[in-house]
Amino acid sequence: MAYTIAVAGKGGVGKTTVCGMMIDALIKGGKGPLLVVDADANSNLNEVLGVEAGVSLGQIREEIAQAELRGDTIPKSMTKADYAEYRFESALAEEDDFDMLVMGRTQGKGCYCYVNGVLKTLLDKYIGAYRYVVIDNEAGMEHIARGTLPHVDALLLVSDCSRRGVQAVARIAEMVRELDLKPGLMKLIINRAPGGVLSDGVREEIEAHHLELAGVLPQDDAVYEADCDGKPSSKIPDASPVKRALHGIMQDLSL
Ligand SMILES: Nc1ncnc2c1ncn2[C@@H]1O[C@H](COP(=O)(O)OP(=O)(O)OP(=O)(O)O)[C@@H](O)[C@H]1O
Repeated sequence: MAYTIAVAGKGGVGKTTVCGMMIDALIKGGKGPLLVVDADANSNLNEVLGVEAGVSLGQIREEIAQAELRGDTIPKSMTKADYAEYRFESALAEEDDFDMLVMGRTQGKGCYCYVNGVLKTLLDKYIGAYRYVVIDNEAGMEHIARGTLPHVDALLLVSDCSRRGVQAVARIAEMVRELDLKPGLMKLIINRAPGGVLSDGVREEIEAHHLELAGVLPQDDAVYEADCDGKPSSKIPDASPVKRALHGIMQDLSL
């Protein structure tokens, strides 16, 4: 069974960047085969990893729904279910170092239920082929909360270095506890800390919410520069402070 790492946090805290750098480290550590799931509708994990965006499950769902309305497109030789399965399987993009699934957004009035169901079927079918699965989640963690994933071994909550950021991530932690999701481990990563140092206030907030701190990542100009140059931030040099700090955290977590 693959070891599943889910990364979550509110928008803008650097969760996708952290996810991308973690994937880069797993690849370099020879930890493949690796499945990457972009489950955040607002995310740009493909850009952080430096690959083209593939077609998303949400897009395929929409195409099939539209084709049904028009009464065409589904080949006569196939049932709708077979066609849907074939199309969804084609959404699994095979990159050089990992495979990637993009959930995408749901359009119109659609909810995620159907796409979640498809993802669950695909994961159940293929998860055994991977050593690691890394999932970039949206803040509400709908895909986890709805039981799309068979299980989560490590849930890494990412927060910026502020009291309010920690309060926001504590609400996600509370939801995880209420839903009884039982990840093997749930830990907090503080990102973009000036100089990699936590203020006393933030430390107090972490303790007050009984969050377990995995480590602190510094604000790093290399990430900013990669962003400005349109380069994948997961590929900044391994010697950069944020990557060194992340590698330390991963080592502590035995990843
Ligand atoms: N350690 C860091 N040092 C400097 N800049 C960072 C760092 N981490 C992230 N950033 C920058 O912060 C911004 C937000 O990062 P990112 O897109 O990864 O956040 P996110 O939490 O995934 O947001 P969203 O949920 O909206 O996709 C980006 O411009 C990114 O380059």
